[in-house]
Amino acid sequence: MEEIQSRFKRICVFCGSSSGKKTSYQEAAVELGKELVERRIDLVYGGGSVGLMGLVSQAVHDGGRHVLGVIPKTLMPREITGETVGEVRAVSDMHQRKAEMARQADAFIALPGGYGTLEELLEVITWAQLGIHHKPVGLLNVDGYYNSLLSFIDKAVDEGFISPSARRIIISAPSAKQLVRELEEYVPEYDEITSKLIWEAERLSYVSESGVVTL
Ligand SMILES: C/C(=C\CNc1ncnc2c1ncn2[C@@H]1O[C@H](COP(=O)(O)O)[C@@H](O)[C@H]1O)CO
Repeated sequence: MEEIQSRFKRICVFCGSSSGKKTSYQEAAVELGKELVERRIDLVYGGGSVGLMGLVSQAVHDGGRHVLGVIPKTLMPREITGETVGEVRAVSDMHQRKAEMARQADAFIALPGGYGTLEELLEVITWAQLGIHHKPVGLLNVDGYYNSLLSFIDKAVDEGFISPSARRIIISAPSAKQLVRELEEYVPEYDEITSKLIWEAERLSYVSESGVVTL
């Protein structure tokens, strides 16, 4: 397999702790894992082997890339999350997990998933809107799974609740190859208001152990 050098060192993947009913969802998780391997990109994710999370992490691990699973202590028992491949980082709660996953990643991708995936995805979109980070956010819209969410977001733009520039934060594509290519080309927009905001990184817990803000 030909290896391509990416601008990303590590991508955070949000995805279902279930596998979904269509095999295309499971195939997309494996395809995304292989795409990361091909581009020599490491993975950070929510840890464990359940659902699509297990498929994407196994594919990245099998391809020889580093896998970092960030798990809150309460979710660590194997009967809840299953066995994690690669490195496991235990954190105290769900908030710390999201901050740690975001800090470790150069970009974000959401595969199909449920409430947990949506919550993680919308949070990194909101952080981008507020200028907390400028990392690309991708939606892998497998078999149109996210069409209704994208339609809803377009309605929110039409109704004046989301600005057109904030709408452009979300990069969506139907295949992993196309999505990663588009994320590689993404140029963040800086609007006047967010570029004036100075975030207290410590209060938002994005400070690494060394005290350096790395988001
Ligand atoms: C209690 C349930 C599953 C526990 N297993 C999980 N293990 C690890 N990470 C999880 C788990 N459940 C949710 N997550 C995080 O949310 C995303 C998936 O949530 P979804 O609701 O399945 O979309 C995933 O990215 C993880 O970070 C039963 O749910």
